[in-house]
Amino acid sequence: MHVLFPEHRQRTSDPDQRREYSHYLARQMGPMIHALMLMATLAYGVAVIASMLIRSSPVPLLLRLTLLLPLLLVAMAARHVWRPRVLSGLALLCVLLLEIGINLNSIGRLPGQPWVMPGLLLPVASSVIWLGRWDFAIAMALCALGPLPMLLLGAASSVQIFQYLVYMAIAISLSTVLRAFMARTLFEQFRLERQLREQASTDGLTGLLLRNRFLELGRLALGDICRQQKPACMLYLDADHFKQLNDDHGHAAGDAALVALAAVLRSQTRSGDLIGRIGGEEFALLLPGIDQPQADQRGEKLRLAVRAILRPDGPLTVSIGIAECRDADETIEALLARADQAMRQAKRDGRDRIVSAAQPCIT
Ligand SMILES: Nc1nc2c(ncn2[C@@H]2O[C@H](COP(=O)(O)OP(=O)(O)OP(=O)(O)O)[C@@H](O)[C@H]2O)c(=O)[nH]1
Repeated sequence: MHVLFPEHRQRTSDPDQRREYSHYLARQMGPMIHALMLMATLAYGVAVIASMLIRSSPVPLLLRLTLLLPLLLVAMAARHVWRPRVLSGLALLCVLLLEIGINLNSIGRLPGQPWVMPGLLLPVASSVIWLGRWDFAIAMALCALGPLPMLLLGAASSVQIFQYLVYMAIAISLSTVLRAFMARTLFEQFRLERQLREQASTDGLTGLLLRNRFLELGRLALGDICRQQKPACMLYLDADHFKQLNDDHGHAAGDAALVALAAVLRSQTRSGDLIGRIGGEEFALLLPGIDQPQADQRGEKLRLAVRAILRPDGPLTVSIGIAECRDADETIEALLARADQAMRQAKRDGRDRIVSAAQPCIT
């Protein structure tokens, strides 16, 4: 089980990653599933018309061709769907419709048909097997069981049923092996892409968001806060006399202080807060749902917590600027700039303190 479904072992521990992976698969496989559905619909139409050349069927041609409409609708719907569950549901529905068609066409025992028509199922059924273990199991079960009514009601000989079983056993074993190796490759690709994205948006030293990513996420968060008409505050922190620490005790001591500072920031944040490393020894926190007095309290708690970090020459201190967003039109950049200005004022006032920004003029 572990060998055949390697991604299962790696995914189960992190539900977010699992959700992200199934969306990734749906994005990667969506266009292929749509194309295979269209091809299967076309192949079904061709098979029905071609079967007329072999022998007339007791089921009217129009009734057999009617299935083309739902098949086409399902294929068209798949083009606009990116949700993994819906996508695999549509693909399995397509397999089911094809099976109805195959069984309808087999009424009247058309010679040779039992070996040809089930072949229509395989492309669409095999297209969903990458999506998940259950999609795989259902698709294989549909492939194996779907054509059985045609064989049993059509009074196939025991030799024909034996041939069918061998044919299905080979098809399902092959799909299982292919799925195992493809799933491993797809998961590895997904993992590497995710790792690259994370590396590009987080700071290697502190693990905090880099400036661009902080602004990007902050912009989205600020939009949500404005829509809900809630307050929000930006804190801008800058470590004091950091150059002196580097110059006197080396960059390793400076790096250790930055890591400790980031750990304090993380320990003081609540769910929904955003923390970013904006520059060398500058950090920003976006606190949604927090007004100015509450932000002043949070800032003061932070300032005191940072003082517990000891550098070789004394406690590490920070200057903090706080800006509250009261204007729904204020951008994340403007809010950050006001918090930065307030932080500079804190530096001018003697450092190791908090200064609140003036409100912007609302015209
Ligand atoms: N060790 C280390 N130092 C860094 C890093 N990034 C920036 N710095 C240093 O941080 C120092 C910032 O110095 P300044 O901008 O002069 O500020 P400061 O010495 O803290 O003085 P004030 O901000 O006015 O209190 C510079 O010496 C940078 O080299 C880093 O990742 N690691």
